[in-house]
Amino acid sequence: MTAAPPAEAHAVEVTALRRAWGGRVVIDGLDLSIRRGEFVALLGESGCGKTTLLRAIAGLDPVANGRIALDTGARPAVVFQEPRLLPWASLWRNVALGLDRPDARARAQAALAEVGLGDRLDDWPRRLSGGQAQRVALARALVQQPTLMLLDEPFAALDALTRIRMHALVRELVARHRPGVLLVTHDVDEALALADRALVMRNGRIAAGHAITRATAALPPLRATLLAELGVGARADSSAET
Ligand SMILES: Nc1ncnc2c1ncn2[C@@H]1O[C@H](COP(=O)(O)OP(=O)(O)OP(=O)(O)O)[C@@H](O)[C@H]1O
Repeated sequence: MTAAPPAEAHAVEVTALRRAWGGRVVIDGLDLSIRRGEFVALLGESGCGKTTLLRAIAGLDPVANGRIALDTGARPAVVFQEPRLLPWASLWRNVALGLDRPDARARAQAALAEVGLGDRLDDWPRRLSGGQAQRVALARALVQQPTLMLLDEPFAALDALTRIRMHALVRELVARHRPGVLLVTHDVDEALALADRALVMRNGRIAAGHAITRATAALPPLRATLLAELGVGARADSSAET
């Protein structure tokens, strides 16, 4: 697909973003930037505003305050927890949705091949396993050749083995196409397995950020730090006493 862009290009820059629901401020002056080719995981306790942020960047909700600058102006590709496939459309048509061009089928086939479903073009969503359906959702995102991919807990509903396979696939796809990635996840280990940087969201902002190296010795202390920042370390300690 597209050639790798210069490493310094920003996939998205979010500046002073603010978002309230019914008078309750959920995002409060948040700044965030993601470079192309950079994989960023966003952690934070339930209800802290991760999905609200992702939907704002995706352009799914209007933004009244702050600025969201996408490098090409193109809409990011989004993958949700559920695959959201159209049941009445074949797999290739699901993937090609929104591609208004004569080679749509060929492009959908190439994207399906990349997720290991190149021989299932004319098959139907109802005949897929959960993992396969999520692969189609990934193909639907890839076919847009996005410079930014937004992943909202895309592996949370999968069994552990399928999740590990999907991790390997996503790492491979991101390494090949080098979009910027924002992954919302509850799973610290998933963040450590996939991302270059882990961010913790709290009180409507990015409260902490950590670069992730794959050096084996660095991962356990970073895992402990992230759990403590998420307030889980303290709870785990106190429950261990009971
Ligand atoms: N459409 C909506 N209308 C009103 N309030 C909303 C709406 N969407 C989200 N909220 C509120 O905004 C806050 C943040 O929600 P959000 O879904 O962004 O959190 P989250 O960090 O993604 O949570 P989780 O990890 O549980 O998915 C919550 O208090 C939620 O109730």
